[in-house]
Amino acid sequence: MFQIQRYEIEQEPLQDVSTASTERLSKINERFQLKRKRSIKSNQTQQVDGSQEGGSTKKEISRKDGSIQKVASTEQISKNTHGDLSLQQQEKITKNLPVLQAFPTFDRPKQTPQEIAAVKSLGIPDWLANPIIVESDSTKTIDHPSIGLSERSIKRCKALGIQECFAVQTAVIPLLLHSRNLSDTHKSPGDICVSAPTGSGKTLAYVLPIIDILSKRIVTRLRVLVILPTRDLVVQVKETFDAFCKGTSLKVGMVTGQQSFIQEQDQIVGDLQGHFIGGKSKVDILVATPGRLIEHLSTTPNFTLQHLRFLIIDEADRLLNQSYHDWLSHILKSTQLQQVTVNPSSKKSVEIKYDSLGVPINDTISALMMESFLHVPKVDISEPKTSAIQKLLFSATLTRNPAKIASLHLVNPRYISIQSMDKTEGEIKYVLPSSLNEYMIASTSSEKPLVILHLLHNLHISSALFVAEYSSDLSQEERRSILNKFKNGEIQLLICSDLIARGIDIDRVDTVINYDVPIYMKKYVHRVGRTARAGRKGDAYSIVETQEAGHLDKIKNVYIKSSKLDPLKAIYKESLEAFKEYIVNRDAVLTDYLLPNMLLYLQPVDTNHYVYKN
Ligand SMILES: Nc1ncnc2c1ncn2[C@@H]1O[C@H](COP(=O)(O)OP(=O)(O)OP(=O)(O)O)[C@@H](O)[C@H]1O
Repeated sequence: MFQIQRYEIEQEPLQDVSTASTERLSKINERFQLKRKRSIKSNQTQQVDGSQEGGSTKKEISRKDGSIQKVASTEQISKNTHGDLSLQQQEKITKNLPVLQAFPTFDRPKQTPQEIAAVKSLGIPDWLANPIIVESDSTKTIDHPSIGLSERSIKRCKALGIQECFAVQTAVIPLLLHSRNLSDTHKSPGDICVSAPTGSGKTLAYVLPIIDILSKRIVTRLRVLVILPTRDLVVQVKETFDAFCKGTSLKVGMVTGQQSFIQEQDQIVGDLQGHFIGGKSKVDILVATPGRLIEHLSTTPNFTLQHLRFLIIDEADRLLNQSYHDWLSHILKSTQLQQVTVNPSSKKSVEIKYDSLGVPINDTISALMMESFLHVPKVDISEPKTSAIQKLLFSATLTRNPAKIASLHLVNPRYISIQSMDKTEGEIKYVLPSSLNEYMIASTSSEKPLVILHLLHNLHISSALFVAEYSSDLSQEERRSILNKFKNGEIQLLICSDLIARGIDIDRVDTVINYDVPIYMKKYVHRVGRTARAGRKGDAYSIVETQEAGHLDKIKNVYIKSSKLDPLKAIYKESLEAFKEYIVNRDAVLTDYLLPNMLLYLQPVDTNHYVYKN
């Protein structure tokens, strides 16, 4: 299932590269490595849960996407001569390799029974320790009766080319559809945590059932809140809702800070002047980043979460690492119903109406109003007031940190894992898409740019994400335009940071290149998960300086003759000279911009390229 393929370049000194340039480059690289090591150290200090989480929250928030380069279709040199080696040749290569250690460990460290017991005593609940395992090949046709989607949704799916439900959808859609109707304002059917590989279809697993459940509503109220860590993801999920809501009267909004605050207020609430006891909403579904949502909760008149039925936390592990204004507890607090004092004489009776299936349709009134203002059957008010909300958590790499899980105040939770847990207790594996091929290229740091150049010439890449651990500042608008250009093929190579490497769904990405391998496996999973989505094929290349010896037995060696690199050395030399000039002229700290700029100079002269940066 998981295989890393070694893509090795014969070690040979680059004698024709100017010594001065090489020295300069080495120094920059040293600084970059030093910075990286410091970052590893600080991450390790901050890591508390043993979940291989990478990157401190502060660090990730402050980053924006990296530079972008457009590479016009370069003259494609014929595909390189990958080929299996004889056992003897492989052994020879293996022996000559240095002892390496840069690739992240795929498995979490094995725990002894004592360690497992100790972790359990810290509070990992049974439901989290024992997930409901669903095989990744458990697919069903979209109109299968056990899925239970409405005729309208089935038609819409088919119109959009969706014929069958992926495993995560097969598991989650019926759970949501069969356990919920909108009128039930007092009982949660139980919260659901879902862990499924990247690109496995988690978004539709909640979008489809929620649209079916909500389409019975009469009055527009904010009933669904989807929280995502970045603006780009908010836009993506909003677009998915819009596409599948077609044919219903449901309204979807988003708040991200992309528009002015007033514009957002107008779109989600409208009436800011009057005071409405049950709040006001122009949308049924709101997709939001946590920061902007908190701002609206604090300042937008009549904006309320009192009517909320579903709280969806997508990319949950990353969001739970963000502590911006204590967003989670703020949201949970806002969903609680506060008893209001109402003059009993003003109470009036309400006629409960039912739809054709016998489901009460008085869902338009919040539980607060039902209890306080109208003559409705008495309910158990001693129940926790947040229980009417069903929380749904989704991630490819769900946290097992007891403290973070506890902060969600989950009610009767279930944990669905799409083949992500080894049967052996305490040994958890992240699952990568089965259609993903992984390659590893051993290289010294000074030769990395040369390796990249070689890859660009030889891989016939039509769309590649080039992920490196640094960033550049781009405005949201620039980012959006770049992403769109990448989506429609105007840009073939996107150099980016980890910000984009999460959740973004671009179906045409056929290759991901890790310039540096991330320190933590979790990050690696999300990065390479930008390709091989929805069952399509994809390749991930990681350039490593060193490689753990213990990994070698799993790695398929691929050998490239050094003569394949020779034609590139002249360009490399030229590039280094040009780059040297660039460094001198800029007189800047360039570690963050090193790679994009190097690539700019590494392009053959006749190519069309753009570098987007400040
Ligand atoms: N049943 C299906 N049939 C065909 N395509 C599907 C189906 N479900 C989802 N897809 C497509 O698969 C792609 C990946 O889906 P999605 O973005 O939901 O993945 P994900 O599991 O959320 O990944 P990540 O963890 O990386 O965010 C999307 O382009 C989506 O339209």
